[in-house]
Amino acid sequence: AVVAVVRWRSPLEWNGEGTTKHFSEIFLGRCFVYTQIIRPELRNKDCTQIMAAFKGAFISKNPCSITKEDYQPLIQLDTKAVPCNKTLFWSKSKDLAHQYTWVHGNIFTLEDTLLGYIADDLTWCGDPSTSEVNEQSCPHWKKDNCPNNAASVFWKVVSQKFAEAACGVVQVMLNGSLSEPFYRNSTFGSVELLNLNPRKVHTLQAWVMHDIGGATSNSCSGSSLNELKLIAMSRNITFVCQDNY
Ligand SMILES: Nc1nc2c(c(=O)[nH]1)N1CN2[C@@H]2O[C@H](COP(=O)(O)OP(=O)(O)OC[C@H]3O[C@@H]1[C@H](O)[C@@H]3O)[C@@H](O)[C@H]2O
Repeated sequence: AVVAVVRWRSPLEWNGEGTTKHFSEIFLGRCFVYTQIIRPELRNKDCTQIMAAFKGAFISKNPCSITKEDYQPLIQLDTKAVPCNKTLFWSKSKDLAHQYTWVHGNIFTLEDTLLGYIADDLTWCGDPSTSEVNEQSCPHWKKDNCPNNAASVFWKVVSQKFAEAACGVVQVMLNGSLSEPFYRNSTFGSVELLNLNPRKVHTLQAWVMHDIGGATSNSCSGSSLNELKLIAMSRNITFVCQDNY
């Protein structure tokens, strides 16, 4: 008889990094920096309540079956929308996008909103057996076949909301040093682009940036950007592309 060796997985042994150490202190610290210093008009926001709603989405729950609904109480608390014509999406160009908004000031990525600012670069997950975050490990979306983990669902939810709130001319920074600067199943391609409201957004402007010293090519005339153009046009959104804006 074949003996099936079933390795009992302790809930604390996933293939991904564990929750960021000092998660609660970082969360609260960033929340206060954002609401008291960066956006003082939000000084009345209750950071303790925001963190409780954030944790309520995943604490003591199966870390691979988090849903968009789990994050709704949190989303209700983040009401500030970005002004029209001031939204910047990005894909595989995070650092340059944030350098640009940091220098330029009057244009905003998701990181420049409250929830994006607080959660950026953090890892978090829980476990049904405890009311604490799991610092040992968190499910890896691929290695643990766990697409519905707390962080991936969070970014999908806030990315969708960010896109739905966008209006006027919106920008996306893409990486021209990749063979496919635009790809459909990126978060930009699968969530944000499809959740732009054509009644509010009339133009999508793509800035295709190439590595300095790397091979410059006019990616705007390539098939990848043409695919983006066709999707935008099919959604009644005018498409403009600029290489190395
Ligand atoms: N810290 C942030 N992470 C993410 C943001 C974001 O704004 N901040 N995301 C997604 N995201 C997570 O980044 C990787 C893919 O990036 P990457 O492959 O580089 O690009 P994506 O298009 O998938 O995502 C970037 C796009 O979605 C929002 C942001 O407003 C940008 O317009 C994937 O795990 C996403 O869940």
